[in-house]
Formats: sequence, C-alpha cells, structure tokens
Amino acid sequence: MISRRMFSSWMQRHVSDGYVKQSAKDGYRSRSAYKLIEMNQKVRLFKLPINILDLGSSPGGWSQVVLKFISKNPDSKLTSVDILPMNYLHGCSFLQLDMLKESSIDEIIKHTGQNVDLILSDMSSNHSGMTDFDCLSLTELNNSVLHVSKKLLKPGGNVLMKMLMGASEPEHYKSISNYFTKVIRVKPNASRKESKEFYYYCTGWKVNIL
Ligand SMILES: C[S@@+](CC[C@H](N)C(=O)[O-])C[C@H]1O[C@@H](n2cnc3c(N)ncnc32)[C@H](O)[C@@H]1O
Repeated sequence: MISRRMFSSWMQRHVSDGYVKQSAKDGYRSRSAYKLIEMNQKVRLFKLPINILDLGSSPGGWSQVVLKFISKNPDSKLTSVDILPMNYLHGCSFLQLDMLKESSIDEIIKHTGQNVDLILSDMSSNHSGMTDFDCLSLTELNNSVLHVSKKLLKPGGNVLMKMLMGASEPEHYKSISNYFTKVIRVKPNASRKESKEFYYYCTGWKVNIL
C-alpha cells in the first residue's frame, strides 16, 4: 500500500520531471515514449517493413512512437497488447489480454500471424519497492515474452524487454542469452536515474533452440 507521503513525493517528482512536461507538449501519452525514441537512436530498432508486437502497451506512448516510424510504410503493422484498456490509436490493433494466460497467445496469433519481426515489452506490475521481489515478477513477465516469441517471432527476429537490476538478474540474462545471437543491456537517459530499470535488446532469435 502506498502511503500519502510517498504518493505526494512521487507526484512532486512527476510534475517537475522534464520528460513529463515534454510529453505533454509533444502529445505523447507517457514519458516512456522518450525511452523508446532514445533506444531506437542507439540500436536502430525499426527496419522497414516490419511486423511489431508491443506488449504492456497502455497508455500507448511506445505505440505512438512506433506508429510515427511505420506510418508511411503500408506493409508494416503494429499490434499492441495490455491487461488494461488502451484508448484508440489510428493504425494500431489493440488487444486487451493478460500475457500470463496461455490462451492470450492464440488471440495474438490471429492478429499478427506467425511472422513477427520485433517484440517490444515494457510490461511491469506495480512495484512493491522490494527490488528482488519486483525483479522476480518481471522475470515471470519476460518468460511470457519468450513463450510468445517461440510461437510467432521470425527466425533472426529481435526483442526489446524491460528488466530490473536485482539478485535474479544475472541468471535471467544467461537464460535469455540462450535464445538469441546477442543480448545487450540498454539504459536510456529517460529512465529515472534512481530506478533499477533497464532493457535487454535481444537480436537474432535462434529457432534451433526450441
Ligand atoms: C510501464 S507500463 C507501459 C507503458 C507503455 N509502454 C507506454 O509507453 O505507454 C507497463 C504496462 O504493463 C502492463 N502489464 C502488466 N502485467 C501485464 C500482463 N500480465 N499482461 C499484459 N500487460 C501487462 C500494465 O498494465 C502496464 O500498462
């Protein structure tokens, strides 16, 4: 449970945050949009034409960024998924699904087919404040990303997924590395300095590991 004092200090930080102000100006639904913009500048995520799956998409900042990149390419496609609802975005198919449920994968395949080039996952549950616990719960969500990758990611496809520094992180990194040619850790400047959050950029999905 978040105390009133914690909430008010979060609120103070939130309203004075430069990325929050910028997102209001630029029309992005979340400050997270700048993390994706920055990571794309670092690793060039979007190579067109592209079939993209955005997991944990609500309220839609990342999906807005993707749409800007793919909008001029009619052969590109974006499917966004979240356990919560998301307001309509032109050019994006949204599915309200829980990625921890097996049945969600079939629903996604109906929309994307089985030839996805890039999976983005910014999924996270509400932080408990206990880093090791939060790290474990993110590991569970990331395992669901690997599970969906087995069903629909193209051979050689790429995945960007959120992680937290914590006791189980090195083991998780090792296990994810088995599935890709290369996995690098990326920490965008837009990610709050005090946060343990960073992203794995995983390239070259290996089919022969299945
Ligand atoms: C940090 S927010 C994502 C912000 C988003 N990338 C943006 O730019 O607006 C994390 C999201 O993960 C979603 N999420 C958490 N657990 C999930 C699950 N089991 N299945 C699908 N989405 C989940 C949450 O509902 C939340 O919207």
